[in-house]
This record gives sequence, structure tokens and C-alpha cells, in this order.
Amino acid sequence: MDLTLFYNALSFGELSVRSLVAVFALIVITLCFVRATLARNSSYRSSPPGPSGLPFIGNVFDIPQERPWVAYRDLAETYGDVIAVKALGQTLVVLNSMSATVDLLEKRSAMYSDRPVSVVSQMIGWTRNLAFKQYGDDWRAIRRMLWQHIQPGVVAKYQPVQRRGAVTLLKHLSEDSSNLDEQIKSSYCKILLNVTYGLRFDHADTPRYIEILSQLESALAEAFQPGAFLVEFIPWLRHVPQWFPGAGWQQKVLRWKRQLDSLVEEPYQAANEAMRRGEAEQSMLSEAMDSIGREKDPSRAEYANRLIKEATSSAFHGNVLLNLAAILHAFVCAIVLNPEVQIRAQEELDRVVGCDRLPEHSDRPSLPYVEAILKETYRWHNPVPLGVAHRCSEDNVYRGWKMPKGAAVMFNVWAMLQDPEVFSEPEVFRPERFLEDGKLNLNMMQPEILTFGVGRRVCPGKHFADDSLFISIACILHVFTITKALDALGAPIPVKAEITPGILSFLKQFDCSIRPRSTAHEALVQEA
Ligand code: HEM
Repeated sequence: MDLTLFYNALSFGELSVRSLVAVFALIVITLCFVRATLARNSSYRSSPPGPSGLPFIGNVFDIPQERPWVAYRDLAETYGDVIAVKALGQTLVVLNSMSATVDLLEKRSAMYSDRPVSVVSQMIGWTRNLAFKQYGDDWRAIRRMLWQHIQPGVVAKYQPVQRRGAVTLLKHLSEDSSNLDEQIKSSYCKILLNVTYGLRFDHADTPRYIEILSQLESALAEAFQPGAFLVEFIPWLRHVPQWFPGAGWQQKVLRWKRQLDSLVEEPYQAANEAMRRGEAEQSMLSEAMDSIGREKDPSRAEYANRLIKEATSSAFHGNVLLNLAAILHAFVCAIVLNPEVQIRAQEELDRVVGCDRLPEHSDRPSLPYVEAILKETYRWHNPVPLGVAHRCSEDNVYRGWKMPKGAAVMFNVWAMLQDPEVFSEPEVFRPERFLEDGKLNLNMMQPEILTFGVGRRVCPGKHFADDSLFISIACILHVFTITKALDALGAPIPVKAEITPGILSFLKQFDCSIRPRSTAHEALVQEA
């Protein structure tokens, strides 16, 4: 999933007020909050500790836009694992330890499972996605429907499609590995279109959907930048007509809305047409349609249709594809930087799988080192370093602090997965940390319990994602040798694991060479 929400953006970086109008509006808003702030003064004193900040605007200038998760970890060293920062009357609580995360998001999940509201999200229509929905009946119904299709007991049925996607990626990479990021996205897009909508791998619109998803990736980054949209502070601005001076932002929001509409509507329509022609493969959509096929009451059928549409599109768009792609991309980067890991993995694959076939999901229990590489990738590079913001829906007391209703709550996944007390030399990519005597060491903290979120909003696609990433990683390691690319003079081009700016964390593009290990391995790809 995916997104990250307005309140992620409200991680209170330097508020980039871009114009005099914005500055003026900000002053007006802060004055409007004076009374409320004073009224809440007593609760402020008892809320979790954090930097004091400026009067009324709070900590707006305390947290940088770049890598705010590092700033929160540093604040936790001063104030303790639970910190609160405030801006413009809003409270953001950041949990920097596993114990606080479990205490609040899991043990008190009835109170900590809502999402903060974002006006821009509503305008774009992101609220059709499960990840953006408020906690309530609609969320519950859609989540239940999606869960039926991707819960642990049934998710293995998608393994053949995931392996087909991995093989498609191998074929593309053996022809041209220069655009790694695009190839990875294309492979996961095909898998997701097939399992959610039953669309074939060669569906003509796949490249266009990838293009729209990439554009929406930038939209996510921009929409949630602090101060980027004044409407988040003054919601009535959404009613200002587009022609009004200064309302040009609405054009942008409208463009994103159209793009998202395409992504929600077009695969759904294409799938329905394919089903009518009898050309669609079995999918979440076709199974869900079968189950409501006998519904006679038109209003109930209409309601069920909307649930199906929103459940399937939640498994396709949002950050689902971007998260999968980000993790596989990080894995390739880690291998380029750590050639000894590749050698050890290939020894294991040669011993278990041999040279005359590609890996299968059924090999997984016999490939602990490859498994450890996946775990270490989850730990080493997490695309959602602050999780997805939850919202506290009732006043409650934790460790003597008042946790106010309406506070956004984020959990610093990055800080927990980079904690040197738990993972020695956390910046080093070392799969061995998850092994003991050649077997998985289950006494180690398992990164996936944080990577996919916590509590009732935990990622429902985590088992699907984990199966899919495992087979991709096993197949790539089995077939290719990945090294640094060489420049014109034959010298290795340096690679650095740098992240893109923004509230989501993706590794920047890097050069690398991806070549078949041998003609026998190349033949495996051609024959698959
Ligand atoms: C490596 C890939 C993935 C990562 C890192 C990831 C991560 C996450 C995270 C951190 C959340 C928020 C959890 C929280 O609020 O505490 C989430 C929610 C969600 N994810 Fe994933 N996810 C991935 C893949 C998938 C896949 C493959 C699917 C569907 C097939 C999926 C569907 C969803 C949905 C629908 C939600 C919203 C759940 C809700 O709010 O109730 N995700 N994901």
C-alpha cells in the first residue's frame, strides 16, 4: 500500500510558504488556532515530550523535509521513544520503538486504526483506495472482501502468476537491462493486472498504466509536501472556481484526478469486456463477480459492485506496485555493492535447484540464504520509512501522557530497523544476521513485521508481496551475475545507495551490469 498521507507530509518540515498570499493565509490560520491552542494548553503539558517549538505554529520549522525519519530518531534520543510534535493546532505522535508501536497500534487498535483526513486526497479520489479510507463500515467491508482473496490460506494460488512475472522479467533483462526500474515495474504491473482483473500479460494498455502510475508517484510526492497545498489548512478553498486568480493548483489536482480515474475505471472496464468475450483469466474480480451474480436486489448489487471495484483497484494502484518495485530495485543495488552475497546465494541455488531448471516457490524452505537476503532487503531499505499514518480516534492515556483524539500517529520503521542495539552495523547489508547454523534464526527481530505495517491496518497484501519478491529474487540470483557497470575506459562505475527526496523512500537510479551466468543459464530463460 500505500500512499502516504497528508499527515506524513505534515511531518512538519520547513513549511515552504511560496507566496505572500500563502504567508498571509498562514498568519490568519495561526490566529484562528490561538483560542483552540490556549484551550488545549493543559493537554499540551501532558502530551508526550518533544521540542517546544514556536508559539502557535509549533514545530513547523524543526523537522526537515528530507529524511524526516532521521530527525525523529534523533529527537527520540533526547526525549524518549514516544515524541509529539505540533503544528497549526495538529499533533503528530511519532513512535520510535517496537514496544510503543505494539502497545498503541496493536493492543489499542480499536482506537488507533483511523486515517488522517486530507482534502487533496479527497479531491483526487484517492479515498476510493482502502489505504486512504476512514476506519468504519465501508473500510471493513472492502477489507474483508480483499482479504478473502489474499489471506495466507489462499494466496499460494497466485504463485504460478508470480513465477510467470519473474520469468518475464528475466527475459526482458537478458535482452536489455539498461532500464532496470521500468522492467521491474512492468513485471509487477503484469502480475497485478492478471491476479486482480484477469487481464493477460500482453494486455495492450499495460505500458500506459505504468506511465500513469509513474505520474501518480510524482503526484503522491508533491501532494504530500508540507505547505504545497493551502487547501489542507483552509478546506473551503476547494470551492474557489478554477478561473479565480491563485486557484491554478486546482488544474493540477484535476489532472491527477483524471489519471487516477483512468487507473480505477479502465482496467475494470477492460476486464468486464474480456469476461463478456470469455477471454479473461480467473481473477479476484471474476471470483467476486461470481459470488454476487445471484444478487436480485438492485441496490444491494450496486453496493456490492462498488465494493468489488474498490477492493480490486486497491490491490492494483496506490503504492502497491511502487513498493514491490522499490524493494526489488534495492535488492539489485545491495547485490551490486556486496558481490560476496551473490556468490554465497548462487552456491546455495546451485546445490538446491541445480543448473537445469529455474527456482520454484516450493524450493523456498531449502533456500535459507536467499530467504535471509529478502529479510535483509526489507531491513536495509524500506520504501515507507515512517509507515502510513494512523489517526487516534479517542482521547486516551498512555504511560501517563494524554494522547489526544485526532492526533496523527506514525511509527518510525526506519529507526527500528536501523537500531544498532538490535542489528549491529545496521548500514551494512548482511543477510547472515538472520541465520544461525545455516538455518533461519527466528530469535532475531523479523523486519517484515514492521515493513508491512502494524495493527488492524496491516498490509493485507503482505503474503502476496513476500511470495512475489521471493521468487523474483531467487530467479534473478539463479540466472544472472550482477556487477558494477564499466565506463568507456573499462573502470567500474561507482554505485551509491542514495534515496530520492520525498516522504517515500526510493533508491535513485544506478548503473549496473546484468549478464547471464552461463550459456546454460541463458538457455533456461529462453526455454521457460
Ligand atoms: C513490498 C510491497 C508492499 C509493501 C512494503 C507494503 C506496505 C504497506 C504498508 C506499510 C501499509 C500500511 C499499513 C499500516 O497502516 O499500518 C500497507 C497497506 C496496504 N497495502 Fe501494502 N504493501 C506492499 C504490497 C502490497 C500488495 C501486493 C497489496 C495487494 C495485493 C497491498 C495492499 C495494501 C492495501 C489495500 C493496504 C491498505 C490497508 C488498510 O488501510 O486497511 N500491499 N501496505
